[in-house]
Amino acid sequence: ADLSTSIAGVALPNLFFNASGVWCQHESELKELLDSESGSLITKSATFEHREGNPSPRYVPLPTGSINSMGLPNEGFEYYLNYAKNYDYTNKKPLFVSLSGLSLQDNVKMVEQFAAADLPCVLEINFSCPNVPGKPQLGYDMEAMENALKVLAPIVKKPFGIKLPPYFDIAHFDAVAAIVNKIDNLAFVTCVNSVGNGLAIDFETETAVIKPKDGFGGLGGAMILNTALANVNAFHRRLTGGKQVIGVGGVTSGKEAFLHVLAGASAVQIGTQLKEEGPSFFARVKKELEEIMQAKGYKSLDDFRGKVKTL
Ligand SMILES: O=C(O)c1[nH]c(=O)[nH]c(=O)c1Cl
Repeated sequence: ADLSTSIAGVALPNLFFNASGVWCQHESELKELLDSESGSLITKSATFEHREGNPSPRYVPLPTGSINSMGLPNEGFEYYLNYAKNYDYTNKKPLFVSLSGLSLQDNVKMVEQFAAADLPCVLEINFSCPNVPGKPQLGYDMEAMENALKVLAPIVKKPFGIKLPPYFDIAHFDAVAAIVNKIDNLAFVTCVNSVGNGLAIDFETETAVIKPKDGFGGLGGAMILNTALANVNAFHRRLTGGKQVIGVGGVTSGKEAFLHVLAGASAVQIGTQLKEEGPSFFARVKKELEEIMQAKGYKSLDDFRGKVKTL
């Protein structure tokens, strides 16, 4: 079975890569992704300055997924720009870079420097970090999101994508898709970021399990699969002009990856399961998806992408 795909016109040998934020803050982690069976890799969302992030414990695995309030810890924009400048673009895995400015001005500064470097990597601008105290996420402010896109898209020039939070209302799917469809070089949306501001409490200790924000943090993993599938399919149904959806949320095996493609995903990112199982997960999930496609008689992802049936 052929697991290859392309995003924003860039070829990926297979549809899998990490979700920004997981296994990608330092170049040592990125090297492990490069050496894994992933089809690509994306860097931790960068802010203009280096950030320590929130106090630990700030990520905790749960029986049905995970909760995190990392607080955007990252090495700072320059580190990732240099990584992208030194990346070996002749190797088969394309590089994605994630930016998450704390202000529109910061996003403009970072995108300007990226555009000036004119590198073959693909930008994914994060509109959905739920964990910076005092910073409501852009993805839930439609006017601010449209304004940001109108400012940033012309600076990026090349095809790029945005990381969106999960939406839970049909009117929001309609509103966000209408905004996205207006931006010509907005080539893909990545759905979904963590389900914001959940709360995990330990029964024995009667205590929240993460330290930041009174224990409030983004939910990931198996528990968000059905929300992720809905967002992937909602945008797959609504986007025009060949715009694509990257699916992320709840992929713990080939089966959920298959469902994400069936819902409309052109590529699939892995967060919680990568964090828990490590980069060897990519070899497992590839094999499992190949076996599923074999069993169902599908030869390529195009054979079933977006073909979820309804009753
Ligand atoms: O707290 C984080 O660093 C974080 N955590 C998430 O679950 N999603 C994000 O986009 C970010 Cl930026």
